[in-house]
Amino acid sequence: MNDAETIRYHAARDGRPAELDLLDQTKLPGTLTRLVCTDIDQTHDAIRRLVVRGAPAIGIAAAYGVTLTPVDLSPSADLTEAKNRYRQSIDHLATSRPTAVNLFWALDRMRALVDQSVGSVTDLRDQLVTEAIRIHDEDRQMCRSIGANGAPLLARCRRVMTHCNAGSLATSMWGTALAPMYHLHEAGQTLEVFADETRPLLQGARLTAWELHQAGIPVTVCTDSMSGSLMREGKVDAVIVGADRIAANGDVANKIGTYPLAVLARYHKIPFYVAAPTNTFDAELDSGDGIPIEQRSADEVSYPCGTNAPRQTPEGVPVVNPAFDVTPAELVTALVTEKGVISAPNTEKVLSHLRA
Ligand SMILES: CSC[C@@H](O)[C@@H](O)C(=O)COP(=O)(O)O
Repeated sequence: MNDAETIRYHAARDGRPAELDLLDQTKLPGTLTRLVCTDIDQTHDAIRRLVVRGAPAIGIAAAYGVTLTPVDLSPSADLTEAKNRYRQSIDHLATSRPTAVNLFWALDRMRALVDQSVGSVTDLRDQLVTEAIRIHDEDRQMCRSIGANGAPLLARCRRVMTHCNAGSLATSMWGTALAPMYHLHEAGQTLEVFADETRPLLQGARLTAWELHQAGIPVTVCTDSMSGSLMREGKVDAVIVGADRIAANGDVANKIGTYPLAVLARYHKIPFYVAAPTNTFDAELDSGDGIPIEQRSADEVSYPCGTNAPRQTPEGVPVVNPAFDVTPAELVTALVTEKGVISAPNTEKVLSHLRA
């Protein structure tokens, strides 16, 4: 068994409850440890605290989380009561994080099953488990396809830059932004990667650097503020990032710091790519202006080494900590999905890509 697998699920068996078994990403890179959730509150907390994080992984974890709802499975069990319990769990998990639309997409799939179910409570529970496994399996396929579709865009690059972590830790395997790098690596072409450290929670320095290093892909960490000079020195051939939500016009919400990177890439005439599955698109939003941006605790900025270490901002000085920003579509060279590539995205192209 691979200890670094982001998400595992152990079905209920022999009187033991089902388990959602997560690689604890808050402990990486120092410690490889897992956190096992057996109820909804633990799952909600794991998503909120970023034990599991990254848009696709949040959706997969939440789908499995729904199956942890305690319901009466006896032959006389009341289906209506079970449905209400499942709906309460879905509603609660939907409050864990606001920006990644994959969370709501996955929960909507689970809710549809609850709404349609007419059999026994055991049938419904089994259908929910099957659906969560299907969401997980589909993600593996999406990662592979994004890798194949994005690889030609990076094939002539020697050095690429990425931000946050949009790799295997954020998905079921390979990731989105990192998938083309894994694809090329498997085909014998290895790119050098600059991983932006990604303040304040360091997903680039801690997670992207860790997983690429494990995979044998050369990776160098730079602080977020170094990106511009590296570009100016000609050391970056392309930038590729993931996304948490993409509006119908192609505006992209991703980890805070993505927007300035896109501005820098445009100034230096470097292509800026965004890789994401189609379930990261929110066709109901005309533009990125409507994307809810998660505001996280000021402590994440004031105590970069945790609240046991000294405070790094003066007491009494306010701190802002938006977890995401929005990059306007006009700065995006191309969007890469499991279906293909949308160059110079706009509403017409995005909607026809989603319909195809
Ligand atoms: C394939 S993951 C894409 C995005 O979810 C990723 O780039 C990102 O911003 C993750 O933010 P996080 O706060 O770590 O969940």
